[in-house]
Amino acid sequence: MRWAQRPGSLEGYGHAFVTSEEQKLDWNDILFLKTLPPDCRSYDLWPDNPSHFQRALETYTEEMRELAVSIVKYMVKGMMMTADGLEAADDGAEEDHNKLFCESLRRGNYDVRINCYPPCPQPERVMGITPHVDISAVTLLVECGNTPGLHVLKDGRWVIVPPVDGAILVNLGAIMQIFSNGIYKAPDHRAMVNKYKERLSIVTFCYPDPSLDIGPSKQLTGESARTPPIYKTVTNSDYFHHFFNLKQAHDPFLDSLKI
Ligand SMILES: O=C(O)CCC(=O)C(=O)O
Ligand SMILES: [Fe+2]
Repeated sequence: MRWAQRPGSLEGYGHAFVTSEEQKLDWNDILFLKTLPPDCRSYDLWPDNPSHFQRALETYTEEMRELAVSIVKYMVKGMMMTADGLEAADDGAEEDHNKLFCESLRRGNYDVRINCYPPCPQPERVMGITPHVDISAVTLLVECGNTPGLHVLKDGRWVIVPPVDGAILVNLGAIMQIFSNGIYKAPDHRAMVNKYKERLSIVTFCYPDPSLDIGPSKQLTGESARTPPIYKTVTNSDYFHHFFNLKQAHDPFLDSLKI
């Protein structure tokens, strides 16, 4: 197929994280495309049928970017309010790392993953997506239709997240957990499949610009703040290198970035 993933790349139509012929695959067909900044697009992998798909996806991610930036701005405010009790440095002594973070999200990388979970005759024997933590800063998820499938791990139990018509679900990724020095949590989540109904979700992963190092906010943890950083600061490429060298996108990843 023209839009199929090519060897060594996650982009295009196919399956996520196929590493061996023996592995059990998730019950999920995906179309994964890099959408922002525009120069990272591989248009040869973007379907041109229907004819307005490409234009629609461009507009869609631009609007998702606006949303992500405004949500993160409020989250950063909330984080500083929570941190006040923790004696954050908001006296200008530290560079305005929070502002840098939000600006960098505006110039950041946005990937769209369209998940199609076909009906499965034995849904209890498969996973739509195996449990994982997103490695983005935030993830914006749109569910098409009212078939439930998303589960979030809460207090050690899987909780169904019921679809809400017209809603955009905001999920936090590991970068937000690291940047907030653990104030915000990136939840484990998974997708289950249905015996009779197909399910479709459109997921936008939002990342800061790769020039920004990934680490806790300096306003929370810098010299004039009293809260020590609990995560290391690493370059963007080390962050991804680290992730792709793990077996699974799960808790050990965040733990391994702890100081
Ligand atoms: O389809 C869903 O509800 C979850 C999708 C998801 O977690 C992902 O694509 O990372
Ligand atoms: Fe996810």
